[in-house]
Amino acid sequence: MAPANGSTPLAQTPAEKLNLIKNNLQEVLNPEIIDKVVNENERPLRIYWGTATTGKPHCGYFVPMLKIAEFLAAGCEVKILLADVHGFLDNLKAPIELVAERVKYYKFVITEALKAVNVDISRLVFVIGSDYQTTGESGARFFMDLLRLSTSVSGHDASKAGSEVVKQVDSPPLSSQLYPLMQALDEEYLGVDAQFGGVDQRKIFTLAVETLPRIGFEKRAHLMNPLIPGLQEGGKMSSSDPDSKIDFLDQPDIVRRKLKKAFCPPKQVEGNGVLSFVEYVLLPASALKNDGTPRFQVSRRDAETLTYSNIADMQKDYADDVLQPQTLKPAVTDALLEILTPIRKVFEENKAWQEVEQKAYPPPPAPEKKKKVKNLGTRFLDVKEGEKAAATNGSVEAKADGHVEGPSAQEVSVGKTTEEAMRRLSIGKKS
Ligand SMILES: N[C@@H](Cc1ccc(O)cc1)C(=O)O
Repeated sequence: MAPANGSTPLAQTPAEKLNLIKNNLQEVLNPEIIDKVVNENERPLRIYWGTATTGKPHCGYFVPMLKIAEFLAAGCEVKILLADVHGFLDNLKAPIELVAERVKYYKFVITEALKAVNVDISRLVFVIGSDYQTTGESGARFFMDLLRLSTSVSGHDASKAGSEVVKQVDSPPLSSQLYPLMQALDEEYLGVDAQFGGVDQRKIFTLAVETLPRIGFEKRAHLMNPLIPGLQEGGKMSSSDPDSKIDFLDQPDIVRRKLKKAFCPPKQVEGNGVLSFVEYVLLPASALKNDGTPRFQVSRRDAETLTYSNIADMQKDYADDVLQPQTLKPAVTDALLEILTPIRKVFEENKAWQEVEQKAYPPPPAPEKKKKVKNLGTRFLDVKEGEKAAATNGSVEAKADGHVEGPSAQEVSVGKTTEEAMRRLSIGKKS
């Protein structure tokens, strides 16, 4: 296969390009849209991948990034949407006051992570959602289109579409229904042929396919990568469980510790997050380095080094206990650290990025000393209940809700219930 680093001359045949575009995906909806553009060979295929700028991106993001590398190598035009508005539409996962800093953080970290896996980013375009969704003439058109779309989609269908992406709460804010509609409209406004995302986006993707034509827009193709298991037993890599994911900026000793603790039972290939990480990240990343040939090596103390060029051989050896967790884990750790070390180095040398990190993810304040609550009498019982909720929401609820990040200073002090969210939204509007 051609080197997938985007620097290859684009002399591939349409068949080769299509192969690369569809490689390692779980599902493609309306592939004929992609086939037509690539086979006609008159212009590049246009694809975008969107990410809501909420919690800190972690190493699970390498999965879409390596696919993006392949799209670029296949000559596609790729846009990365930093979906800032979506970041707060989803239950204020990104508080409105912090979202601009988070966009900057995402741009820094995604750029460096792509460079660390040898992706040529010169043909990659970053777009910030609010730049066209809420600003200027385009923002006015977007708003009208959103209203038009809202007349042709039921609230029920919009909620269902978002159910695997948007945080599910008892009394969901209206924003959770706007979220999928705006994601559908993004396809039109970004002028793409296809949207790429994880399979968790599937219901939003099918909503877009069904509803855009209702307001006179073309339906798009959709490319979906699988979600890889996290490092802990069961479940996907999630930002809410700090041990299930590795931050791009984790120190080497933390990376080592997390991998040591990772769920990786001998002979079990299914649901094995460590093996999946090799399949979807380390093998494709090695291919970008070695002229398109994937290679993963596992050194063993008392036997010769194992060298793999595909996941099937590795899975077989693992199932047969030839490749064992105690030799696999250190090999994965080394390969991952090789990728992460340059990212960390850039961070450590880049003052602007460090400042953005502090502003985007302010550390939680030191725990406050308990204040005596004045007894206001039973008449004020409700008020006191409210206070209690506000005091605990930042830490307790943030964990229980499967939320993406640890509480920021703001989140801790203002709380995160939906009611609270509503109140803050209306404050946001006035200012
Ligand atoms: N839904 C995506 C984010 C996204 C937002 C808007 C889009 O147009 C595309 C993607 C996520 O879960 O992160």
